[in-house]
Amino acid sequence: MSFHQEFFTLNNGHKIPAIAVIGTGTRWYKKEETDANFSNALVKQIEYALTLPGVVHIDHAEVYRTYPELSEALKNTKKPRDEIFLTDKYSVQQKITKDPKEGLETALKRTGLKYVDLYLLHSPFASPEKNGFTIEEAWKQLEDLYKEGKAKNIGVSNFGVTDLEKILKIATVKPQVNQIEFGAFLQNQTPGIVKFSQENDIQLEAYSPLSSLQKRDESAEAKPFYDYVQKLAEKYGKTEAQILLRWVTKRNVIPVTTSSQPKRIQDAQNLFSFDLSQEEVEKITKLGLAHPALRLYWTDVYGKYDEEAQKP
Ligand SMILES: NC(=O)C1=CN([C@@H]2O[C@H](COP(=O)(O)OP(=O)(O)OC[C@H]3O[C@@H](n4cnc5c(N)ncnc54)[C@H](OP(=O)(O)O)[C@@H]3O)[C@@H](O)[C@H]2O)C=CC1
Repeated sequence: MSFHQEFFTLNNGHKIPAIAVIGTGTRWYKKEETDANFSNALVKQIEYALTLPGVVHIDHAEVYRTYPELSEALKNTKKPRDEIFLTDKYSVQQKITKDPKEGLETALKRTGLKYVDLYLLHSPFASPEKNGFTIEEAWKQLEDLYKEGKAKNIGVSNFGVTDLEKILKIATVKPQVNQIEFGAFLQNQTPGIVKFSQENDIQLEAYSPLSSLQKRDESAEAKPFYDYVQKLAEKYGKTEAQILLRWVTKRNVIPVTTSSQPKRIQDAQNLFSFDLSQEEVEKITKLGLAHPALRLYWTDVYGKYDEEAQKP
């Protein structure tokens, strides 16, 4: 079978695979790391992803407590380092390591890698009282890690417009990426964030791109959306998940997905074997926007934006 992969170009000229096929958060997330909760299933799933053709994009974070599994899979793979794109995130919200520098040093030590491909501040919620640093100081540490070559690209996650403005004011290296929750039923995590990030050449990544399938809405109001996705799935001989992930990429956003099923990981890596027309993309956007916001993460801080989240 012929294999075709797509990449986006970041604002520093570097290429990034246009989909991350295995995130180690959500279904694999652990509250604490112990020998007893080591997940062989996760190791197998990462190892499987690493047998797929092309550059395999893995999404990791220190707060997921999955370094043991990630390290084991990286140790066992035959995939060359330059065909692995690894993202890691510093947990601002919950202190695990002292600061981003210590966070990344720990990540490199635990994985045995010399660099990560992308290092993100997991959230904007830093304060001197809680963290011992401001979000601007945290960003300066990421810039140092970038200049040292320990992170090939740097960025943020769950940042709203005002958070990004703070960083842009002091940055000598602009964030390359903002990873936010984004899907047909949540098209703006915070007001105006998609437009702002795209206008400022900050690549968006979408986590929970399949929330509409994870929490399928059986109501009559939602039927036109699901019927249309199903119709496109039949037209292209693809799964509904592939249609929705491809839609995300057509919005110039990188979907970050995961699965416990090898076939679904393979389907995600093979996403670029078909294309959606502009008209189809716009119709999914429109039908998705007609649905009330479906927000899975950071609801305590961002739930107040639910109404604005479903504005184009
Ligand atoms: N920066 C942040 O704050 C956050 C980052 N993330 C990152 O994003 C990654 C992905 O997030 P996640 O919400 O899991 O992404 P998705 O929306 O892609 O959901 C993946 C889940 O959907 C299920 N699924 C796949 N296809 C279907 C289908 N056709 N019908 C029903 N269910 C389906 C899978 O289940 P199955 O296993 O059965 O295939 C899997 O558990 C995380 O692992 C993490 O790395 C996530 C949350 C927050």
